[in-house]
Amino acid sequence: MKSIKVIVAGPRGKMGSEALRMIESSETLELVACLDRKNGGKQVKEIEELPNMDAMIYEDAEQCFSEIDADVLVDLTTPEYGYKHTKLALQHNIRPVVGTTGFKPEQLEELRELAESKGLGTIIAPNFAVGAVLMMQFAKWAAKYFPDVEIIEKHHDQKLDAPSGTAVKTAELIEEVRESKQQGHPEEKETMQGARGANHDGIHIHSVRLPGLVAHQEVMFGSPGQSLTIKHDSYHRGSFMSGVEMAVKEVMRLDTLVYGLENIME
Ligand SMILES: NC(=O)c1ccc[n+]([C@@H]2O[C@H](COP(=O)([O-])OP(=O)(O)OC[C@H]3O[C@@H](n4cnc5c(N)ncnc54)[C@H](O)[C@@H]3O)[C@@H](O)[C@H]2O)c1
Ligand SMILES: O=C(O)C1=N[C@H](C(=O)O)CCC1
Repeated sequence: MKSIKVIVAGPRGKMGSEALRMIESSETLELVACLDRKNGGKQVKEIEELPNMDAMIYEDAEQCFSEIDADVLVDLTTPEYGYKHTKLALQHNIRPVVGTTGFKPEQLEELRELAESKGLGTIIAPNFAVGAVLMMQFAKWAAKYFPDVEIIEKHHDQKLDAPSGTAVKTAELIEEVRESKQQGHPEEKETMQGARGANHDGIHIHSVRLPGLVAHQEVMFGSPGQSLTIKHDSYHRGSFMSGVEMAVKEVMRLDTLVYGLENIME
């Protein structure tokens, strides 16, 4: 029975359109509305590239969340609007499941406090692909034994944020088990700005953007005489959808914010 009522923000996007198809075939999730930048007042089924579904499209988030009886907001938009939608959804007692990446640490903290004060489940997951979550967990484990590590993330060239949410989350997980360390030669100098990538607690993160890519990451560890590379590839956005469905179901059981799908995986 379709028992969880869902609003999707960003329905015409690469992830949002995939999420609509997932909801259409789900036995539990029901699409009750969409939040888009255009097509306000139309039904989803009137939009050529979208599935044949009966759900109203809204352009105004406040109006959408006030008029629609929904359990969960799935946000797959941009860092700026993803944050605004998540905050507004919580204020309207709608539980957010957020795939949108690029939130600042202070925004995450503010949303955590709001979710807690409302007692509402919230899931913010930089990567919904189960393989990517395992890759991050394996990297955290490996970092205990290999403190020298660099992250290379590769995405399609339409991506707005760099480094990726997955790379940031990977570095944060590694930071939990690795003593703070600046890597490379203490006197190393970039003769071209950015050559060593971004730096999170001494972990260098390199972002590649190319057409044809979807979402890929390698975590490279090195120690004298050996290296270890942990790698994950998403070749299709369908790879994220079982994670989105799992998150929508699990967020109904939570009363606080969790950051990362690993928190709801057994
Ligand atoms: N967590 C994950 O597993 C995962 C996987 C892929 C992408 N992402 C993230 O999801 C987000 C979307 O990615 P994408 O590849 O689908 O991007 P996209 O550009 O294809 O889609 C974004 C959509 O959001 C819409 N949008 C922008 N502002 C809006 C607003 N104010 N109201 C409603 N809709 C609005 C755009 O019109 C667009 O259709 C990005 O932040 C990306 O990093 C996360
Ligand atoms: O396509 C994107 O954009 C993706 N973003 C996420 C990130 O920033 O880590 C996850 C994978 C795809």
